[in-house]
Amino acid sequence: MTETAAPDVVRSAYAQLAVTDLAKARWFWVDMLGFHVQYEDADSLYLRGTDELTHHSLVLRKGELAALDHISYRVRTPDDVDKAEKFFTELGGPVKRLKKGEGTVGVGDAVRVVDPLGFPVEFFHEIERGERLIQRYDLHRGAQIARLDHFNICTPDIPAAYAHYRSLGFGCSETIEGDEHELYAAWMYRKQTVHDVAFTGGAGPRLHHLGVATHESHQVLRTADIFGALHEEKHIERGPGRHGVSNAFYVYLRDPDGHRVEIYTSDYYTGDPDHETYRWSVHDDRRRDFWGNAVIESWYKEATPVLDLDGRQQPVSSSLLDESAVQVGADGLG
Ligand SMILES: O=S(=O)(O)c1ccc(O)c(O)c1
Ligand SMILES: [Ca+2]
Ligand SMILES: [Fe+2]
Repeated sequence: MTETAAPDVVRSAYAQLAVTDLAKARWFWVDMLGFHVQYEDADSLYLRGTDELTHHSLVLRKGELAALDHISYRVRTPDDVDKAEKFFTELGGPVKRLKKGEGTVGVGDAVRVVDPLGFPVEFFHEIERGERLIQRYDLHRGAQIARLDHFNICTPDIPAAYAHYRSLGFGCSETIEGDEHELYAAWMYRKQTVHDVAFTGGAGPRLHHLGVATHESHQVLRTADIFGALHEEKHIERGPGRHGVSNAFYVYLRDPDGHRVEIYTSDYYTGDPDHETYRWSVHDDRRRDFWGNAVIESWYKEATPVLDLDGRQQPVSSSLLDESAVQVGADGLG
């Protein structure tokens, strides 16, 4: 625990992914999913959903290795960037302050760290605005993505991940627990919905998926139909379906580099100060798919490597608990 007060995190704000083929990535994320291009140059694309008023929620940049460059949280005030710098300096990991213009296009003063879980994370306040697209229905295309909703990260030690994000003031909306209350997964939030970040047990640090929100479940179904219609169904990994945890309607897709994205809609409000955590048993077949449909093994096992602040791939350590090994019908494994 640090003595310094935690920065006041508002929400999960954007992810920067390295992609090996920018044109193929553009086809997937812009043409198929309908992300709006806020800015692009020869090496990168800055994208946002139709509800997002800030410059971007996803940056795709050309890279040798398909990897997570960093995830990024918006903090409430410029002072919170200073607080984040002090908070993570006290934790002892790498910390890099970036002046406006030194980091991501559109973002002002920021701090990037490698957190105790091994993830590259940025905290910023200042970001440029974009045109209000909420009612530019003429520009709503493909999956009609509204906004980034959450990061899901693979980490071997879920209790450690839970403790770290609690120290950053995140609430916990739901968990998956064993018979002795061992923690298999947790969903944690700062904005008043189910999660800004969630943890999947597994070798880590790795990025499991980005969760992006649409307004309606028919847009989730339409996304699957569009990929099917174009004979691109190989990009559909899991679902459509109804989650137990979060109650959201979902489909998981893999982009041309294998980065996983979840199209997600209709979770619930968590904003009251005494909001209670809803706890699922790892033996409940409905927890991951409310209708008991099996979770394909790749969903548990495959994830995106992450980079350190110098762009080198972070080594991973294996998981302490393996949910997919639990004899649970819904997983259809074992
Ligand atoms: O599969 S789960 O119901 O546990 C689930 C719930 C919410 C999510 O965002 C998710 O990716 C997975
Ligand atoms: Ca498939
Ligand atoms: Fe998710």
